[in-house]
Amino acid sequence: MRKIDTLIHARWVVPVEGLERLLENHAVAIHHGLIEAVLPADEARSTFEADEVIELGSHVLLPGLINTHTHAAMNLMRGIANDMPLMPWLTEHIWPIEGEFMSPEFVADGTDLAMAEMLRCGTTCFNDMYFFPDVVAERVEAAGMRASVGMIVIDFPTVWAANADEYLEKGLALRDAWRGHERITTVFAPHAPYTVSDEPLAKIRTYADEMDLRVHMHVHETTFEVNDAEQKNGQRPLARLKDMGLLTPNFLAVHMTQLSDEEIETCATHGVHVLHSPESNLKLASGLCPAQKLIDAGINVALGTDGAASNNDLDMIGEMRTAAFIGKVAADDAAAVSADTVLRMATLNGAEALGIAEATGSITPGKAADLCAIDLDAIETQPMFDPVAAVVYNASREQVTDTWVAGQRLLADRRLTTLDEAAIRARASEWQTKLAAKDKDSQ
Ligand SMILES: CSC[C@H]1O[C@@H](n2cnc3c(O)ncnc32)[C@H](O)[C@@H]1O
Ligand SMILES: [Zn+2]
Repeated sequence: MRKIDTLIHARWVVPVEGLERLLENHAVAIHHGLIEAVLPADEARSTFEADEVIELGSHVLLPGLINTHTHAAMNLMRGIANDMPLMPWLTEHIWPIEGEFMSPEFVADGTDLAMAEMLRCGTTCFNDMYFFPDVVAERVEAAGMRASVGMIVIDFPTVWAANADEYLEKGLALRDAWRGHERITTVFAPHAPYTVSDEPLAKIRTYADEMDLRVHMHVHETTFEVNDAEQKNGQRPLARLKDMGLLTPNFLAVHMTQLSDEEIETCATHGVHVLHSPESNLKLASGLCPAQKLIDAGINVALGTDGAASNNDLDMIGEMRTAAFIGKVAADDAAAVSADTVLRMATLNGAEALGIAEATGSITPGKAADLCAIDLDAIETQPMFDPVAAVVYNASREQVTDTWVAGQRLLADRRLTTLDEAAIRARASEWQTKLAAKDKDSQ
């Protein structure tokens, strides 16, 4: 008998990568945070002696979900400005609030709230773009989650940095501080083509090439963005980014709702990853990202929620369903963006986009034990013919019972083990009072 830390028995296991699409009555063996083996339940019992044995008799075990685009601390602005398009939403509501309230405390409390919500829907890893990324990294470290933290750059001064050089300097210091961390990586995060000028973008390109780092950016989010750029610069934003040499396999383009066939081809040729955020695109009426067309062109498409101020949740299970439904309409084809495709977008494709697929994204021996368990015994998922279809088309995040990151059980039978739910709720309520006094529309 081999001694291991944990043995999880599940009615179904969906590894996402490998030969088997669906395994029934299997177990996942975990030792030192890594997946040691995935094997039939009986064989597992006779092979391993585990310190902890968990029986999930009516659950499906999936790789942890990867939210590839969010602004975690914006959870504190959930619901503050609704029913308006991107630019008025940003310039008349969100940026004024950020201008007044942004602080390390805001980011710490907002990130904790976001991580609590994410763990409760099976998310194990997120790609963040927000102020005080040093605080984000510290909160992630304390909570035990996995994250890719953005070295943000934007042309205007904020409480985080006064100018582009300071944003870059602070970003690079963050990278140095967290380099080699098992769960935390850093990526460049220039906000958008309309807020970052050529000079800092050229520096980012040089650094990203030299250090082989990802570049995470909102691109072609709305028709306004594209038309405005054409009018002001005589060029569409993607063409400018291409000319600047930014379109490489390190480039992560979020939104991408306005794309010509030629632009899709360019992205495919240059190995660009697309981070699809369908619910934010719908709520702000930004447009539809042609997900199936991108996939057919060979582009890696991953999934993200965007921040809770434009979604208004961080529910990756709901996001999968929306991505599947909207993907079918966009392609005018019910077979487009299938349940299996969308689950891959929410797991392995996310890991590939973030450059961490060697460590996570599928239930594969040797990878970290980043997992989530969903109980399919509920009325809402009965009868149950296919666990993958059930998760995508009719399960809800309330059915997520357990979430593990690197073998640590961060959600145990719906109880958060590293985050204090009551304290998080109390802090959110305090911020609500402060923010409501500023934003008249929210009262
Ligand atoms: C520089 S920190 C990130 C910055 O992005 C803003 N933001 C949030 N959601 C969106 C979106 O969908 N498009 C563009 N910008 C967005 C956020 O408020 C921060 O200021
Ligand atoms: Zn965003």
